[in-house]
Amino acid sequence: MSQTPAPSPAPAAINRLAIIGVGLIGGSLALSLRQAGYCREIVGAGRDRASLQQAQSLGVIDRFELDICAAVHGADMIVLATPVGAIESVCRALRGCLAESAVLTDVGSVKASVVDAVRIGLGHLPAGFVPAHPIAGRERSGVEAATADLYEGRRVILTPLPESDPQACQAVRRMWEVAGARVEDMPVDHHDEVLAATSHLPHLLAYTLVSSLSRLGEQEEIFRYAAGGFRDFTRIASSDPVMWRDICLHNKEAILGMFKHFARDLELLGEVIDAGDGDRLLSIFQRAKQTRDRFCERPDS
Ligand SMILES: NC(=O)c1ccc[n+]([C@@H]2O[C@H](COP(=O)([O-])OP(=O)(O)OC[C@H]3O[C@@H](n4cnc5c(N)ncnc54)[C@H](O)[C@@H]3O)[C@@H](O)[C@H]2O)c1
Ligand SMILES: O=C(O)C(=O)C[C@]1(C(=O)O)C=C[C@@H](O)C=C1
Repeated sequence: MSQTPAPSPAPAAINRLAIIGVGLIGGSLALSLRQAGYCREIVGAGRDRASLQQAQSLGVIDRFELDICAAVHGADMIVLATPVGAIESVCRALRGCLAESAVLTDVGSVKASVVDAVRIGLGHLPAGFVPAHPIAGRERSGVEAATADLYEGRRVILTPLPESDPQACQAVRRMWEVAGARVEDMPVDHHDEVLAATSHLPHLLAYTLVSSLSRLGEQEEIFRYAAGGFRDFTRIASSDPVMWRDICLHNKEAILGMFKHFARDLELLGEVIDAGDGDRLLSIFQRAKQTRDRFCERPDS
C-alpha cells in the first residue's frame, strides 16, 4: 500500500541569519527563531571565541566566524546585537561586505546615535537598514542568559528611516513577530526621549543608589538589614556596566533632560517633608501608586 508522504515543512523565511554579538539579546532572538523554524542557518560573529563556542554548543547558532565579513557572507538578514558603542567599528568592518539585497537591523537601546554610527561606519545608510529595539531584557547578560521566550508578548519598536526600503521594514517586522513580539513604529528622536524616561532613568537611579550606599562607612551594617524593597528597587543595578556606559554616552541629551525633571521633583519632595506637609505627601504617593497599579494591570507590563 502506498503511503502519502508527510508534507514537507514550510521553507524557512530567512535563509541565512547573521548575528553580530551573540549575547542575551542576539542569542534570545536566535533561539526563538530557531524554535519557530524560521531560519535555515544561523551564523554568529563576535570577538570572543570562547563565548561563540558556548553559543554553538548551546544550540543558539549553527556556526561562527571571528571575521565579521565572513559571517555576513550570503546572509539575507544581519542583526547587530553588540553594545551600542561597538556599532560604528562593527560597521566599519562590514564596509564593502554587505550584499545590496541584505537586510540590516540592530537591537540597540538608543536609536539616533546608532543611525549615526551605521552611517559613519558603512560610509552611507543602506536602504536595507531598519533600526529596531526590543523592549525586553533582563539584568543578566551573555549567551548563557538567552532564552527562546524573552520576546513573547513584548514590544519591539522599529524606527524606520526615510532611506529604509519598505520590504526590509516588513522583513524585520515579520522576524520579530515570529519571535513573539508586538511590533510598533516610532520616530527615532521620540524613541530616545521615551526610553530615557522609562528605561534609562530607572537604571541610572538604581546604579546611583547602590553606588552611593556602597560608599557609606556603615555599609556592612546597612546591607545586613536590606530586604525586599532594596532588592526590587535595585535588581537592574546588576545589569551589564558596559551596556549602560554606552547608553549614557549615546543618549546624553535625553537622559540629562530626564535628570533635570526628576531632580526638581526630588527637591520638591524634600521641601514637602521639611515642611511636614502630610497632605501633600499623601497626594504625591497616591498619584504614584495609582499610576504604577494601572501599569501593572496592563497585560504587557
Ligand atoms: N540587556 C537588555 O536588557 C537589553 C534590552 C534591549 C536591548 N538591548 C541592547 O542589546 C544590545 C546587546 O545587549 P545584551 O544584553 O545582549 O549584551 P551581551 O553582553 O549579553 O551581548 C553582547 C555581545 O556583543 C559582543 N561584543 C561586544 N563588543 C563587540 C564587538 N566590538 N564586536 C563584536 N562583538 C562584540 C559580546 O562579546 C557579547 O557576545 C545592546 O546594544 C543593548 O543596548 C539590551
Ligand atoms: O528587564 C530588564 O532587566 C531590563 O533592563 C530591560 C530593559 C528595560 O526594561 O529597561 C532594559 C534596556 C532595554 O533597552 C530594554 C529593556
